[in-house]
Amino acid sequence: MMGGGESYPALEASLLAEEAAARRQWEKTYLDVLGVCCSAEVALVERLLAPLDGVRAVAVVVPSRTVVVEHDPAAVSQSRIVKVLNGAGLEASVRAYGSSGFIGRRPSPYIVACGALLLASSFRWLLLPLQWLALGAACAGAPPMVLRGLAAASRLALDINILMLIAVAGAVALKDYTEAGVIVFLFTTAEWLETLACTKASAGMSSLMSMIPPKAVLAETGEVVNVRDIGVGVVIAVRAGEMVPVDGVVVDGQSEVDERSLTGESYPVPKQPQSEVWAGTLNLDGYIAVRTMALAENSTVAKMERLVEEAQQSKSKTQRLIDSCAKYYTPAVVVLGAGVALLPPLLGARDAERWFRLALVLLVSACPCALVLSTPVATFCALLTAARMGVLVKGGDVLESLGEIRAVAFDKTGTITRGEFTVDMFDVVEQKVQMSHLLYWISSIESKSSHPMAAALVEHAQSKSIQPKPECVAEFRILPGEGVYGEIDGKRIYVGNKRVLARGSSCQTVPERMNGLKGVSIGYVICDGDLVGVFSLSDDCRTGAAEAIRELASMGISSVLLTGDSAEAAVHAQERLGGALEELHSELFPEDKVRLVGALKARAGPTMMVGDGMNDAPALATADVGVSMGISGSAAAMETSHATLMSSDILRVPEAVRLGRRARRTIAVNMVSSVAAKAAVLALAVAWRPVLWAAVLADVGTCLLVVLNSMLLLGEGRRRRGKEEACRATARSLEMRRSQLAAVSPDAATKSVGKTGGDAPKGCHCCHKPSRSPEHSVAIDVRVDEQREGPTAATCAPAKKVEYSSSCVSAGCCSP
Ligand SMILES: Nc1ncnc2c1ncn2[C@@H]1O[C@H](COP(=O)(O)OP(=O)(O)OP(=O)(O)O)[C@@H](O)[C@H]1O
Ligand SMILES: [Mg+2]
Ligand SMILES: [Zn+2]
Repeated sequence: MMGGGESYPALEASLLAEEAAARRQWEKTYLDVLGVCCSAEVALVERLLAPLDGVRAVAVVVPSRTVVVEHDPAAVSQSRIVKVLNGAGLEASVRAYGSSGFIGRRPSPYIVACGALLLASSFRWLLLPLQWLALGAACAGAPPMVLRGLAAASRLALDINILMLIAVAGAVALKDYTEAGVIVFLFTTAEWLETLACTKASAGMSSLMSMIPPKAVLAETGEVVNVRDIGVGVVIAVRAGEMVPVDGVVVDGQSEVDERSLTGESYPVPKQPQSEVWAGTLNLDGYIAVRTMALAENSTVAKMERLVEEAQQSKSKTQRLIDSCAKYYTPAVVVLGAGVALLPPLLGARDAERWFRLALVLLVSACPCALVLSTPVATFCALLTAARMGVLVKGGDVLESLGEIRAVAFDKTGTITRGEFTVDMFDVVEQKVQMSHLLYWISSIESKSSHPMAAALVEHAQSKSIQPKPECVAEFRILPGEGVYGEIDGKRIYVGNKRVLARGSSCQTVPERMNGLKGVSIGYVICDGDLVGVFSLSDDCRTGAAEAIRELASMGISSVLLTGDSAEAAVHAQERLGGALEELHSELFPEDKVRLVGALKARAGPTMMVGDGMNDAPALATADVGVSMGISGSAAAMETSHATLMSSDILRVPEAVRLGRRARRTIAVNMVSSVAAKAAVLALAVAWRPVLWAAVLADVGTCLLVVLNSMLLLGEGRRRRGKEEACRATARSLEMRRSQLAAVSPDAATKSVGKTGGDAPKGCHCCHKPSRSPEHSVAIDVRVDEQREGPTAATCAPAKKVEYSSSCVSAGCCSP
């Protein structure tokens, strides 16, 4: 096309087209399309919409019967798209912003008419002409089937509608009008029921998609603007009870924010100036001004939406297998059906009608609808459940791999531990430099690093009234697995573990008192080849880490630790976990982690790697399933990983594996039962007699069963929440006590029952017993959960109630 001989007018035209494309404003429209019943219609929808001028992309989500069209509203309007789809009988309607999907919950008039006529025809034993009403029933219910069938036939495709119409025509040809009516009625009713069942799944999906409010308020002027028009660095106002519209940093005000929509965990996270807030989270109780950090379309929740959407479209291994078979399968069945109907009579078989019926049964049974649905619906429901519990899984493939995991490798810092270091000791060696100089150098250099240790060191300096000056650092380098290097005030400074000691200094003797230290990470400061400072940092294990590892073990999954930190720190973590880990590997470089994950894969089988992305992104990519921690974790990790824990609750790891296993089982059950039902009907037809309506019932019935069975996956995770519920009643009385105390003396309230995000008192709040596990005392905090029904209620003042953390319940001191 772009050969040298291209004439100027053609070039001009293509340039014009390009220019027009650049001027376009792309917009996404979500449509509920009830006529999408199985993958067969996907190609039809694409063929109908893709040629329209102004349509850039079409995506069909079969399980929720959603079609997402990216189009230029100026060139092709929403109503035009709807009209095109409805022209093919697809029953499309535009989904209103934030609405939960299907409006058509009542059966269509076609179904009602079909059913009524069929019922009336059953009185034909009273009056013979009534039998014609059955034919009427078939005609009354058929129009949507005919429209869709015609649309499919026009592109030479064979779909379920055509198969059913052939069966109906066959029954009419055999003068069996009741059978014809019953087939139409069964088919249309089952489709309607399926739609109803899908409503729930679809509601879940749109609740995920409509979390961002469409408007935002500018802090300076109070002007209400469209979220899409807000740039980066604009300050917006978010009042109590409102959703945060764009990702940003708090610049003014204080509040507590519920991040459940992102993390799956509903407890308020305190926010003050400098805190990050995310679009789609709910501002509970204070006014905050937020400086935006991203465009609305690049906010975390928008990315999450896109991922879930893509995940539904990306096909899993099983699904691809089925699809590739379906291509050869349908034509083969048609040929076989024709053969069964025609060959025996031609060869002189007596019972031609029986063979004809048998051929019809074969055709109907051949519809792979249930088999084709068995994977995507289950995958969809499982992905949705995962997203709701705060685990973002990138696709069906990952979900299937999750169910196969045999080993898990955990990163230490920021994964098993909180990644919130405290400085236990910070000293100048032999008075070589002044403490204030040392603090100034280190904090300035470390303020350029994003390692969790760096933050602790900067904070330590600030607590000694020394402010870091990153602009004074001349050269800065990160030494992976070792530490950092920087030049400041003409001094060449290394900060890091004992590897930098070997690198930067001639003397390698470690101060005596550093040897006896247990369970801490030791750091060294080298200035111009001389050891001038030492420090030690400690970090606590995350709540639930031990429990998560034990749970994995109970599922037959072994856990290992991979850390860049020292062996002592690794052993200390193992002690805190009660020896739950099977192997410890310490002092690793990033490439060592990759190698060890590879070895684990070879030895134990499918392997998961859980990390925070500081130095472990390559290992995450190597693992069969790489799981990154937290929305605030490194962006690289979120990109390379296969799944992301939106909260840092490590207990979600075994939960996700369990969900993966359940999804695999559900898919297997779906496939086996859909094939078995068909086999049974065929066996019945061959052995006894071909019953056409039984074949239709088996077909639509298994479709329905597959959908319902898959939807059981939506309930996963609810059990855990049930446990938390048990603690709520007690907790509520606690909240009352807190407010009573607060009325008397605010100090006493904080001290006696603890404050969210503050220091937790030792012992359990519920039962006031001393805690049973060391973890438990750390875990206890009061969680506030506001009741709301969807995003609309967010504008009302939230009603507060209190619940306990799951670890509190699982520690067993407050079970009902
Ligand atoms: N910015 C830094 N300041 C001081 N020391 C550092 C810094 N970065 C790394 N180090 C030192 O290098 C070691 C290895 O770092 P690395 O990032 O590979 O592992 P890690 O994140 O500490 O542990 P894990 O691999 O479990 O996450 C750290 O334990 C620390 O001693
Ligand atoms: Mg790390
Ligand atoms: Zn308790």
